Amino acid sequence: MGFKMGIVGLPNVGKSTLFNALTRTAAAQAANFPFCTIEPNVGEVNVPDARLDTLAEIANSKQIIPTRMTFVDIAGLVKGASKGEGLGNQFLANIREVDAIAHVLRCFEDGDVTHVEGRVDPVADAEVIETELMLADLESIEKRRAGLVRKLKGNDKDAQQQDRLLAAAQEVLENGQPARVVEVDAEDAKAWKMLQLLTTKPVLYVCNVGEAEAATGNAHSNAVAEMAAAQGNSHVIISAQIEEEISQLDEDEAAMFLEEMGLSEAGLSRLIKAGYELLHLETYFTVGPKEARAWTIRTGTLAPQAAGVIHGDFEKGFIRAETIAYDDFVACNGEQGAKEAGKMRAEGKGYVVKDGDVLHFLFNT
Ligand SMILES: Nc1ncnc2c1ncn2[C@@H]1O[C@H](COP(=O)(O)OP(=O)(O)OP(=O)(O)O)[C@@H](O)[C@H]1O
Ligand SMILES: [Mg+2]
Repeated sequence: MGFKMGIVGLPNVGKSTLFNALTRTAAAQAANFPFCTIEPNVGEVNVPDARLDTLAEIANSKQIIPTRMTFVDIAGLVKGASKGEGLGNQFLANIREVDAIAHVLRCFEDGDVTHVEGRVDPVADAEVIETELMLADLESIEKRRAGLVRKLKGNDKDAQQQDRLLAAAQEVLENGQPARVVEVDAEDAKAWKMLQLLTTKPVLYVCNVGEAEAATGNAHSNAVAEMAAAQGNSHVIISAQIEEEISQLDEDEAAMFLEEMGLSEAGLSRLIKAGYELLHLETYFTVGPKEARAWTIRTGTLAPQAAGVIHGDFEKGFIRAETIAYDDFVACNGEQGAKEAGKMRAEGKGYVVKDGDVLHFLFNT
């Protein structure tokens, strides 16, 4: 499946520092000058989920395999990017390919780190980026609508649908609003998504605060929180620099460090979980003596399609899913206990898988 979050923001706000911390690699160079990231860097991260460890312990599983999510470190965007300024359009194309945007905002004061606009104002920064994305959308809409003219004359149904959706997006964008405010019917949902408009991607604001403010936030992150709430978007508070330091420690050291900083959980875990929620993703589990494993599905996925995440044959030959809710699995101390307590259900093709379900698929090949 591979759900992708793009890390987006102005130059030098801490995107690569965050990406490095996330992927624990030095693949993305972090350095104190604008535009040090030229190619987008792609990294896979484990999605932290304490339930998986609990299941593995109960079932005595030899191996624990978390589910994963992809992050892409995208080069800094500047004012005028939609017109080719800075590193320009190429990076807008990178954003087109992601499922959601983690928008990093500089909320730390540090005279040694250059800010491209010469001041720390995350709300204004967010507007600069959003404006560029809106301009880029407008431009691509105009091009696409011009390209549809001939097909429209030929009464092509798909072209009519596309043009109608593009026109709706154009209208809100021309009024200075992102395309995500357009309300789309269920029957248009697929075509709408295929348009890949930048301002329809869900946004998570990442407030990158100074080391001392990681637990509390600061005035800048408060301002972002207010803006995000007004937009119906979410935000997380993180110090990318601390996260990078933590990512180099072993597990025990990291736990001690977090406690000293007054943090209950690494910021990265919070970020990954928030991204997972933003994408409307859920987790189901397969559990046995060999391995306990987490799998990602979209909210509302039916059992056969959930099986298809493991293997196409599971979906094609799907018969039923033996299902135990996570809480029942734990309360009954495993599969055998759940069976005896009558907590294992046989679910068919129409079953909507629930977050935390422990599943065992039966299928024909
Ligand atoms: N929370 C923080 N507090 C202080 N300094 C930070 C923090 N986060 C990042 N920095 C510093 O800011 C500088 C820029 O970071 P980084 O290279 O990650 O930015 P970037 O957004 O990837 O830039 P570019 O768009 O040029 O690729 C680095 O020197 C980094 O150490
Ligand atoms: Mg960078």
